[in-house]
Parts: sequence; C-alpha cells; structure tokens
Amino acid sequence: MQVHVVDHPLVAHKLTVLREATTDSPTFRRLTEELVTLLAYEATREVRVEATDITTPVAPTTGVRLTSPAPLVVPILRAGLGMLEGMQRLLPTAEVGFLGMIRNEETLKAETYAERLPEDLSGRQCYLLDPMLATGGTLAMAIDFLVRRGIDHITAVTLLAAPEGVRRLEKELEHVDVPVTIVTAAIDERLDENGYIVPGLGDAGDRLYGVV
Ligand SMILES: O=P(O)(O)OC[C@H]1O[C@H](OP(=O)(O)OP(=O)(O)O)[C@H](O)[C@@H]1O
Ligand SMILES: O=c1cc[nH]c(=O)[nH]1
Ligand SMILES: [Mg+2]
Repeated sequence: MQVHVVDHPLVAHKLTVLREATTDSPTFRRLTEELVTLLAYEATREVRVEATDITTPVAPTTGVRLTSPAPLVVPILRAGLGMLEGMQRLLPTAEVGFLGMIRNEETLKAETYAERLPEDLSGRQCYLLDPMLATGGTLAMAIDFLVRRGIDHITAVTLLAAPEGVRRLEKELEHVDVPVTIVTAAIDERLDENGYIVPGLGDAGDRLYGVV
C-alpha cells in the first residue's frame, strides 16, 4: 500500500478552515469539494490512458485519452458523498457507484447498509471517496469488498487519516494483490478514546449534512 500526503499550501490552508469548529455547514461543503479537486489531481496520476491520433488545426499528432471503461468513483455514504462533485470535476466521464457504510459508535466496527455498483467490476480502476480514515475499519471493509468483486486498482481519497488507521490498512492489505494507494491531505496525531481523529475535524458526516 502506498500513502501519499499532498503537501501544498492551498491544501493546508483550506484544511485549516475546514477543521475550525466555527466553520458552518455550507462553507464546510464547499471547502470539501475544493480540497477533493486538489487531491484528485494527485490521486489520478495513475489513471489509465491510451494513445490516440488526432488532428489539430495545424497538423496530425498523437495524444492520450482515458481508456474505456472509464474509472469507477465510489463515495462511501454519508460523508463521502460530499467529495463526489469535487472528484467529478476532474473525472466527468467516470461512472459512479455507491457504498453506504456506518461505523458502530460503541464497537467502532463498520457495517455496510447499502450497495449500488455496476455488475461487472473486473479489471476496473476505482477511486474510493471517504473524508475520514480513522480506525481504518470502514476502508478495509470497502477495499475487501471491491477486490472480491474484481476491481484491480484502488485509490482511496481521504481528507484526514489517523496513523493507527494507516497501520491497520497496511497490515490488512499485506496479502491483497491489487495495488492500493491512499491519497490524503494530512495524517493527524492519533485517535481519541472514542475513535475520533485528533485534532481532526469532528464528525465529517454531521458537519456536511447535520447531526442524525
Ligand atoms: O476508519 P473508521 O474508524 O472506520 O471511521 C471512518 C468512518 O466513519 C465516518 O463515517 P460514519 O460512520 O460517521 O458515517 P456517516 O458518514 O454516515 O456519518 C467516516 O466518514 C468514515 O466512513
Ligand atoms: O474523527 C472522525 C472519525 C470517524 N469519523 C468522523 O467523521 N470523524
Ligand atoms: Mg459520521
């Protein structure tokens, strides 16, 4: 597994405003989208392309275009939904599938409550979207699910990651053949006793969509 922390002053600035407890929900949603677009630029470095012949107004030349089928983008509901538009801005032709997952607040174990993905995922490249990699349980379960369905290249885009979650994913993915990359805006200090990232930004889903 590769971990890529995007080191850029604009990312750091937007993340700082996002973290602030006083940032309201509309601003939080807008900043999430903007951050994802910046992260997506890095996350799509290995997007599959193929050579294509074109003719400019001046001369024929060879360029590249995204291979078909287009990559699959999978936001993990709820909070990952806030990242979808930012990702689609860079990959407008991507197909979108959905995974609904929730972490049990007591056991911290992830559960899947919804799944809507294309039937055939074999040989597909996938971008998983979830702002928070905390214990890593949610992403580990999502990655396992996608690999079993045939996805053969995964990039998970997160806003924040905890060192504990990154270590867990590294361990759990040791025997997974599919290449997995985590692209994140920051790796924070630690998890607290409730499994929240410290300093973090609180509950991403609640800050995007309200407390349920
Ligand atoms: O790494 P983990 O310890 O598994 O925690 C991270 C998960 O927790 C949050 O979702 P939550 O369960 O709060 O659902 P929500 O998006 O509906 O708020 C977050 O969006 C991740 O999916
Ligand atoms: O800090 C955290 C941990 C899990 N989920 C969140 O939304 N925030
Ligand atoms: Mg939540």
